[in-house]
Amino acid sequence: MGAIELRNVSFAYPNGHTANEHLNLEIKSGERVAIVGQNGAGKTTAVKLMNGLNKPTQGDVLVNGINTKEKTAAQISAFVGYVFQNPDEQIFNTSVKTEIEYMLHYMKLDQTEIDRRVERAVELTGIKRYLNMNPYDVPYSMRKFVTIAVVLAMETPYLILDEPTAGQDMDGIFTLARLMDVLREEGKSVITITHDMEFVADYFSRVVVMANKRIVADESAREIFWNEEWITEARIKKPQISELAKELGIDGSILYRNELVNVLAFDKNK
Ligand SMILES: Nc1ncnc2c1ncn2[C@@H]1O[C@H](COP(=O)(O)OP(=O)(O)OP(=O)(O)O)[C@@H](O)[C@H]1O
Repeated sequence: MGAIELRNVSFAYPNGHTANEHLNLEIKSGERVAIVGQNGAGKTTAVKLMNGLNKPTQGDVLVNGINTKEKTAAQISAFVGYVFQNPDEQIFNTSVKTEIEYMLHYMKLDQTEIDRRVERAVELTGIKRYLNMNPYDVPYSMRKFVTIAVVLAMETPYLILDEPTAGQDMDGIFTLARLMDVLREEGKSVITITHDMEFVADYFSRVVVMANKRIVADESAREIFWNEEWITEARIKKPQISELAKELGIDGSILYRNELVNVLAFDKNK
């Protein structure tokens, strides 16, 4: 079984700014991990280390045993797909279909395989009706799904989503949840950077917290959201249900609505 491993990794940008310090992390294939933390904590820099866009200035990043320093970003991207935070930074073709097909042609796949992958990616992301449109004419929330489809079609064992819920309504979030479930069934990993703590609580059991260039915690969602020290250090919010439970002075590390309802119903019946 493969893994992405960060071994004592630090990274400084060419201007000398150090964005990551001494990161140690292992994400096994099939795992689903959320990365959270304040703006500028170094989350995007860290995931770009995972897909070879950034190379460590210290330490090593291994993807399924391959050291990213020994490969180009294009070679590593065959294993680790990365969906940019801003879709407009990723899109460069004039139709959704050609955008999704571009990398598949680069990978020299035959047309039957390309058609199969496009159909699957389009179905999973719900963008069929936009297929022949210019990506820039697609509404912003769906444009994000265009870029997700591009990376899904590459069928990498690891998929990184940078802020996937930004600008999404409930339908968009359900589409994301469904596609993450399909990837889990296929044994693929999803690594997500997000500021959306409801999304974290609902769909991620493992949460990595970053603050000031470092990883400060790597625990279950429940451990993270009920640890005031990590919450304060990383300046993250609790999910609303946890916040409410805390304000009501309820013990029990509440994370979900049904847990709060059960406690309140029990108290009422006492
Ligand atoms: N190309 C760059 N050159 C120099 N510094 C950079 C560059 N890109 C990012 N930084 C800096 O590195 C630090 C970490 O940035 P990064 O984007 O990794 O943070 P982040 O945790 O993903 O933040 P956000 O939640 O706002 O996306 C920030 O101080 C940022 O300004």
